[in-house]
Amino acid sequence: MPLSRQHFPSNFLWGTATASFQIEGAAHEDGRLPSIWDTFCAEPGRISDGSNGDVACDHYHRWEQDLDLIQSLGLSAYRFSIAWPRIIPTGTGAINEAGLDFYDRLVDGLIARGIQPHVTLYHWDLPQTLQDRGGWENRDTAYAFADYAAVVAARLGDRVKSYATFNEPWCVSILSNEIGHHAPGKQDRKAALAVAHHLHLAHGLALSRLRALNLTSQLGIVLNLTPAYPATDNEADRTAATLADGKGNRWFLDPILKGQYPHDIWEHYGAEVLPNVLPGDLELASQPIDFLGVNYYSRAFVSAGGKTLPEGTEYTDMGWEVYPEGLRDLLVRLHRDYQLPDLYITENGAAYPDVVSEDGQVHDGERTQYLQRHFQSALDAVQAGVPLKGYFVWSLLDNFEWAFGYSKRFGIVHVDYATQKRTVKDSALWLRDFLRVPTPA
Ligand SMILES: OC[C@@H]1[C@@H](O)[C@H](O)[C@@H](O)c2nc(CNc3ccccc3)cn21
Repeated sequence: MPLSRQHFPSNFLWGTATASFQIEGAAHEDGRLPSIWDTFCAEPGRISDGSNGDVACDHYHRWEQDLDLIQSLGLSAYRFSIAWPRIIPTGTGAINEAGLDFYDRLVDGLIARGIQPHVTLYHWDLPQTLQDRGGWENRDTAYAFADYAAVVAARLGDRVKSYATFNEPWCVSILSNEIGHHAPGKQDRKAALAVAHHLHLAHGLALSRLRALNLTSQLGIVLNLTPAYPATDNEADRTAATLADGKGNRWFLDPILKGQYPHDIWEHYGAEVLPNVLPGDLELASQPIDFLGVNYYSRAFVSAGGKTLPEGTEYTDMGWEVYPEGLRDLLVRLHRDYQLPDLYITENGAAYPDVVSEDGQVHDGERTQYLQRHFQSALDAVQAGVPLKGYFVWSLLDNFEWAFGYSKRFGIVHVDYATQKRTVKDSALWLRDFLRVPTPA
């Protein structure tokens, strides 16, 4: 019997996901002020196609049509992020009611369609005014975030099924401040580790504020986790893989789930670049969470000697290896090494160079295969006893893919940016059929 949702627990949650800056557009509407990504897009050379988020998928004006699409596919959950620059446009102080109103309507629209709202409070669009004051390098920003989080949750309440504080602290800290590919585009390891610590602190501060609201919503965080595989069994490769796992995964998992930074990586970094951890910070950061969101896309194949993957390896349009087994391995490892709350795969998906064919359809067979294989891997993890409770496909729509602009398409729905026409791709039609439970005769 081909893989179907009936192989999964009957209450397994199936959803799709987006993020505010990537889909909303309306960058200068209803009181929104610039984020660090608006600034980053305006810096020549930062975005491969020179684009920005001014219009994106125009979701700010087309959200009802987009929610209808989610409903038409039979998905029961939608993960989306709130734009801080719409809610408190200068980062601290005055609340922009029009911004809150938009998400209020969105949440009610989801509920009216029988779709669970799942909110990410921060998916990278920091108000520029806070960056002007040091951004996440400044410990004060953690407190500003907690205030912002409380404003959102006070308005949306427990209509929202879950609140995640952050999407991918690794991206916000390392990718954005050490590697420099994302906003604000710094290349400074000390800065990046200070950012990471302030995100961990902010997560804890916000959790305390949200808990105080006595919501029934689940509270958690979303981490991008990449299992590291040594290219060979030699010591150099195994050591390199352990280092990659420590820097990419454990530096973020351990403060949240164990209340400490991993000792091996703390020593590896050295005193020059280590963050200033104040008493109580890690106790705040490691407060119990109701769920951990895991964003999985691929594995890291780690070679100290420059060994590469073999001929015939499959890659997505991002150049990421297609490696579904890595999802099961990752989840089983998490279950072995950590005291876990409920797990959700909060992002999994693939970019392919999709085109609308002459028949008006998008025949994205590779994406369907990618999803099928990762669903199977998720099922393997469930059957291995991992407390995996749901899966969100990244992404509902083709959208602004950060430094790649609109050149990479992750959607299960195609967007023609010239006309804003949505076209449901074959992968979405497959997903709809996968989700359909046959009605008893
Ligand atoms: O790149 C696809 C998505 C992106 O559109 C989402 O906004 C973001 O949450 C997201 N995270 C990853 C995995 N982490 C990552 C690794 C390297 C570069 C960028 C993201 C992939 N994606």
